[in-house]
Amino acid sequence: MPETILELKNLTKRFGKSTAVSDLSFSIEKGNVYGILGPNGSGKSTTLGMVLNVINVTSGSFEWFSDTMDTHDALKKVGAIIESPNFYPNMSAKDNLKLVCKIKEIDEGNIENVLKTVELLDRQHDQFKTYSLGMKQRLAIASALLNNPEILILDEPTNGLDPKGIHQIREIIKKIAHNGTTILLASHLLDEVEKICTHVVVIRQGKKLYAGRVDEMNASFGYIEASVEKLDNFTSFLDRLDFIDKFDNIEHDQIRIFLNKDYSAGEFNKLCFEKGFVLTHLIKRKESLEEQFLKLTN
Ligand SMILES: Nc1ncnc2c1ncn2[C@@H]1O[C@H](COP(=O)(O)OP(=O)(O)OP(=O)(O)O)[C@@H](O)[C@H]1O
Repeated sequence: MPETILELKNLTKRFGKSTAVSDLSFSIEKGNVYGILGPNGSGKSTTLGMVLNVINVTSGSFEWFSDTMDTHDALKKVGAIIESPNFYPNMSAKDNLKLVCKIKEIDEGNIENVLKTVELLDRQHDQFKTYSLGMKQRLAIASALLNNPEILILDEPTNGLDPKGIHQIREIIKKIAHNGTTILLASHLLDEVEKICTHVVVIRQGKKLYAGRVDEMNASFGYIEASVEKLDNFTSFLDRLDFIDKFDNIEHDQIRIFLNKDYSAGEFNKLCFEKGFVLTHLIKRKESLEEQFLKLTN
């Protein structure tokens, strides 16, 4: 049985008349890396805020660790970064982390370990103000890891970073996940979710459009692009085929046919020819994750 870390049940948040999160349900199982993927303003931060008890829920509920403890205790097992990192500029990274330990009443014994995880051990004595944006973000991750959380929650972890900084953060997140920490991150970047996450919840305007494995999101049967000399009878012929989900006209004589099961271009060509349709163009393609994401969010 997978161990459930967090379950959202019809979670809803309204700000006045506008609904930021609407009837959102999904579960987070131990050991996976989840991405909440959606465009700006789709309700990702609001969702994280609710489960972290910093935003009041309008309706619905959430349950940490299968309701085995109250939210206050549960959140002690959660590491989260939902705002931009805030540390004392004149203090070293290490001293900043020591202070976090004092405030949160956690043992200082983990400091070296977390600095190593985020690759800041050699810069631990430097003042925070000398850090690059990427290093600041890595220190924030280190800080969130101090209490050995069961789950690490990150809101747009690579926002504002340069390509090298983005790569470093992504590698560190993968390393943390590899060591067994469950991860939940919010991102508007499809490639980020594709690169880091095992599972994805796609949301738009606060509503869930898809939840499942990232690799299964990519498992569509693809589509065939075909042209025939005379379109007229061809579309009514397509209408009768059970392996076709739908089709659309992309150019005057070119049709894009979405498949609902595995069907090869060769088989399709043969069938068309037998029915008297000579194809002048035929190609089978698979939709990229990006195309599917755009289709979902459009
Ligand atoms: N305190 C608030 N008062 C009123 N409206 C709010 C408040 N916080 C968020 N919203 C609205 O709720 C919706 C969802 O915002 P949210 O920040 O959760 O989205 P997001 O997906 O995290 O986007 P972004 O990546 O831009 O932060 C938006 O329309 C936003 O304007």
